[in-house]
Amino acid sequence: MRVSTRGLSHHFPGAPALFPPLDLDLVAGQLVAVCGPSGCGKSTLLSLLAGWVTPASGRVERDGVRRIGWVFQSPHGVSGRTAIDHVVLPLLAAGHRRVAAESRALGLLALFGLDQVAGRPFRALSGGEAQRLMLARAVATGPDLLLVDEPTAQLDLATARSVSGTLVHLAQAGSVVVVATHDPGARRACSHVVDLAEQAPRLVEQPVPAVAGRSSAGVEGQE
Ligand SMILES: Nc1ncnc2c1ncn2[C@@H]1O[C@H](COP(=O)(O)OP(=O)(O)OP(=O)(O)O)[C@@H](O)[C@H]1O
Repeated sequence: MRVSTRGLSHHFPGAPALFPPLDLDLVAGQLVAVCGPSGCGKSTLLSLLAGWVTPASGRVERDGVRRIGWVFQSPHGVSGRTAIDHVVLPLLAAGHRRVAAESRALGLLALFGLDQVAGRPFRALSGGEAQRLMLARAVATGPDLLLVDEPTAQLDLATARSVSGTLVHLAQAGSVVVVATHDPGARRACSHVVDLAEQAPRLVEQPVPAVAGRSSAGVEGQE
């Protein structure tokens, strides 16, 4: 599985190009941080990779990508639905039986430290809980390409480390994971970095430190 860009750039009407043309080759197993100052186009690049925005110039090729997962910067859920419902529903929609879906959903909630709030309605979750729930939901159906906007912005240090660890495991299990982030800790956990503030941004490999994450159970072995 591979996501490639050639000469990819974008501008909104009447505005200059957000970043110089990008030639990127992202392959399964990579956890990629997209960095740069506010407004440089990190979220827009995620939308281009997903195919939600048509590029003003260049192209994106997704080879072997069947499922795309997305986690927005601000969590969006259904106010009256419980946390576990948010994970079970996409599993049911993907064809899982209810018992299997509930069991997998519980495993994922535990993975993200949400087992204690499984039965709580979305409106009663804290910002950090809601953000982690969105990750659990996005991971549930085993996306080949997972795009995550600021996954650690609302989290304390220990939880942010744990979430980064889970993203590492997800990439290692065979997904391409791309994270837009300002957080130096989240950036350090990534295997590669694209810094949009550079004159000629490119994919740079970096040494990956050991990350204290929760068990990868529930992330590996996706169908
Ligand atoms: N639909 C749109 N129409 C016009 N301008 C837009 C649109 N979406 C984003 N922009 C502008 O494009 C620029 C890049 O936005 P983007 O959200 O990609 O930046 P970012 O690097 O993710 O920012 P942040 O770190 O603050 O989240 C910003 O100036 C933003 O106002």
